[in-house]
Amino acid sequence: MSAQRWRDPVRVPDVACARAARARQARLTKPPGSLGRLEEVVCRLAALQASERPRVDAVRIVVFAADHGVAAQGVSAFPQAVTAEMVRNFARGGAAINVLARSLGASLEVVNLGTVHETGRLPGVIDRPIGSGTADLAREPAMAEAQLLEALAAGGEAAERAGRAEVDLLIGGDMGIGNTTAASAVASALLSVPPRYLAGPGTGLDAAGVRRKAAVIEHALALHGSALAEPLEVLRRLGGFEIAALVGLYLRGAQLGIPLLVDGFIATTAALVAVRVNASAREWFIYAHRSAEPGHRMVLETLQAEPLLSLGMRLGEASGAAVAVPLLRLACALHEEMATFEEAGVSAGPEPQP
Ligand SMILES: O=C(O)c1ccc[n+]([C@@H]2O[C@H](COP(=O)([O-])O)[C@@H](O)[C@H]2O)c1
Ligand SMILES: Cc1cc2nc[nH]c2cc1C
Repeated sequence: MSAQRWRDPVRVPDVACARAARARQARLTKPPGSLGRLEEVVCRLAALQASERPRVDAVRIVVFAADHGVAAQGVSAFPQAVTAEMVRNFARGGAAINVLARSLGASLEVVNLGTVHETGRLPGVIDRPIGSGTADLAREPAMAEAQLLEALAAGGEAAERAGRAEVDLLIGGDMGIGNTTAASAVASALLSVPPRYLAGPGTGLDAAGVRRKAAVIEHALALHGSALAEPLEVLRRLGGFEIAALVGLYLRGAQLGIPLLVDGFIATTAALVAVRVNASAREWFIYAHRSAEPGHRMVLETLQAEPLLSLGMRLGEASGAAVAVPLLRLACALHEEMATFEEAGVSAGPEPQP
């Protein structure tokens, strides 16, 4: 498999800008550290944007949609037709991510990588067909090698479009009935953790449904066995087109030096694959939220990631990341606009302790 380009070095964040941003934070009229994670995240953005005064004005959201053969195993609370129906909903502007993108003034791209049910040509949807959904990962590899490379490339192309648009922040999202099964299988293989610790309700399975889903993944892991030794092979056998596209988006985004805000369980599993393929990519990820999907906790822990928000969201579509954008904007506004001790004539430095 010719995957070398994904291992090419990523851009090196600018530590001097992070240092300058930290020094500015220390001069702002507040006790040092009192803005907590907001200080930390703005200093990271400073390094990633190579600017002492980072901003989150131009935001690009890309939602990758695709179907999953494993849906045939009854692993979702919803029918497979919903993937194509939601692509139509995205095109009409009625999905959660449409509302969030409009509210944020963010540009939204929807990339359809292949659904079982036809959508026809839809305005505002980029058709990048790789197949009519993946094969059933519980019976055979989800993707052929060529399909994996195409899906990675589709994500890379989206990062390149974002780079040309000079966005300040790039967000990837997913839509695909059955994709929590695929993501749980990928995470299970990469973490060497039994599926019962990672599989969750997804769109709303009950406890018996979650047990069946874990058993399907268990069966898949046994079937693919020792072939699951390498991260891109894990992705090919157990992943999905949209998960692979997210991996491509993240790796190309990191190579181009675009700050990446990571969404929920599926997106974070893609980030984990990206880090296993190219370790330095991790520097480009900011984690937006902790999904209610139970497997997310373990994937975040493995990445030593502490997300900004925990709102019990489990929608996908990049929605959790979109909700975190105002927080990043506020962090940048505080950094930019607060007066320094010197400017405001406020006494700096702690009182000597008795
Ligand atoms: O992002 C998450 O954390 C998340 C958690 C649960 C479900 N989802 C979304 O729900 C769909 C997959 O759920 P399921 O039950 O069909 O595997 C897919 O479209 C995901 O975007 C997303
Ligand atoms: C309605 C619906 C919307 C979604 N958006 C992302 N995943 C989804 C799953 C369902 C079922």
